[in-house]
Amino acid sequence: MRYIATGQEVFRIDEFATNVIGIPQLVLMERAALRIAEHVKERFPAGAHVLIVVESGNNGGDGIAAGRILMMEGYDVEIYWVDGLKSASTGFDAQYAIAKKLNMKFVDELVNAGYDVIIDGIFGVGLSRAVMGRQAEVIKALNDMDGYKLAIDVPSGIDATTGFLLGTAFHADATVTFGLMKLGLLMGMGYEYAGEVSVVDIGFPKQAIDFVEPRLYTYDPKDVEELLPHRKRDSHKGTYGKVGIIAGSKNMAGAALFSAEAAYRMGCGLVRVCTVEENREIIQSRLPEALLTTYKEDDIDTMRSAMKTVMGWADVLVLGPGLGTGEAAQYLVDKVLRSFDGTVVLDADGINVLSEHMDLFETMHSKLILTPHLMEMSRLTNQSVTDIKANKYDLAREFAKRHNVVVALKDARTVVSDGGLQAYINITGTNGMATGGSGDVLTGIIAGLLAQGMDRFEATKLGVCMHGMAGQAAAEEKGQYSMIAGDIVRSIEQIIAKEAEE
Ligand SMILES: NC(=O)C1=CN([C@@H]2O[C@H](COP(=O)(O)OP(=O)(O)OC[C@H]3O[C@@H](n4cnc5c(N)ncnc54)[C@H](O)[C@@H]3O)[C@@H](O)[C@H]2O)[C@@H](O)CC1
Ligand SMILES: [K+]
Repeated sequence: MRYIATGQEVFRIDEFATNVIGIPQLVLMERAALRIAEHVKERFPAGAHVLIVVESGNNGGDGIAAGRILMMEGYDVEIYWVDGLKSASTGFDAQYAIAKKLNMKFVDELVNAGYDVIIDGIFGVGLSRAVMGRQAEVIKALNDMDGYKLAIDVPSGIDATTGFLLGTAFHADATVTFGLMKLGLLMGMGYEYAGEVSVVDIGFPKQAIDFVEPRLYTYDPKDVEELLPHRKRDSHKGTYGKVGIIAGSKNMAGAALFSAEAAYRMGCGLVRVCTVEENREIIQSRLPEALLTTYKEDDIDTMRSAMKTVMGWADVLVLGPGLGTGEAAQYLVDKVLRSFDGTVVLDADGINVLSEHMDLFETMHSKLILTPHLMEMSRLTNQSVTDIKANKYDLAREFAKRHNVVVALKDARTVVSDGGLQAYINITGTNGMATGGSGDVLTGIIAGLLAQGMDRFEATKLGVCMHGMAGQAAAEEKGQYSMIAGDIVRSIEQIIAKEAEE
């Protein structure tokens, strides 16, 4: 698990480290500068022509200090100070004074002098408003120059919390960011402008990070091994739980298939698909491993008896994919949520039905996991997609808390909340996953984990993470354009580490 910090959180961590613990600011700055210099040294030999562009804040102080280190190691360093701020930070002043005494080369004009490396030390996490005037002109000129572009901490012009472009921003090939990953480097334009991001340690003590307790965290692929439910030698199919999948309507068998196969691939013991009679043949021929219960949409008795069977049998249910929103779907959602007291992963049409019957939250017995995408969240909350996008963390948390559910709000960066202060933000996945059926696969993955005994919140977070990893594996094989949901299902086996098997 690792934290993803907002700009404000980083600021508070800095403050705690320097003011409360007493680590001198210049010590942190020197370590930051060393890491920047290392990044350059790993890629360019001594003698390379390096331009460092700075403003008078601490980000600029890091820049000058990095320039000093590189100069001492034989690099041809020039510094351009934009000098557009009313006052300079003490860190910057100190670095500037040292640079002057060492006769470092400051250039008066920004010219395209064939630099090998261009380092951006204009603004870091201190950026608080749109970049304009002189600084904006400089950033634009730098973006037009050739050379390897490296941003210190955050590309200038990117909001470290939201990833929004504030006016204009430095378009980096790489960003070396200090202490913790910043949320704004993962989202929106920040993700595009940051290039390849490396998070480097500069000595923020653990106490400072624990004190601030950042709100968001994520899993890395290496966490997956540890988090996966371990399999015992002495086991049988009942050990790994039973997943019921209530999904698919006429001509919509795929949703049930993707979800069912994903649950099996995640390692659950048995899957029963509960769907319309018309889907019988395709399910049996495509996934003979699944048990099957069918009903007729125009015959309530068959639906009632199918629900009785699946609810009496399953440990965990998936409800909604490809279900439609007509009377039959409304009956099924109402029936299941009122009677089934296990965990239900509610997705797609299931969510759409629920958003028309919000009173169900008062009477339901199921423990719910909701996996809405932005449009579905908009229906659930009556808020615009734009507002939801800008406020994902707060909205997911509020909703989860109010209704006592777990929410996975799906987006390029899915957020998972159980209503508690800390939420999970997902960083796996690829845009190739924006393909029909991809969400159905996620429901099956989560249900498969639940069936093996994981708790609601844990299963949802790990499921979202692994879904993204499977998507990446599928994209590697088939390409972003051509990959389809079936490829994601087929990639699950690749990402379940052998180590998870005892
Ligand atoms: N505080 C610490 O403990 C450390 C900070 N470090 C560096 O310090 C950076 C943060 O430094 P600062 O807080 O000095 O801020 P920055 O250097 O990011 O920005 C400088 C100043 O610009 C002003 N400003 C903000 N937006 C502006 C705009 N649009 N137009 C014009 N002026 C604007 C603000 O007054 C801000 O303080 C980090 O990103 C990192 O690079 C590192 O030295 C490591 C240690
Ligand atoms: K910067």
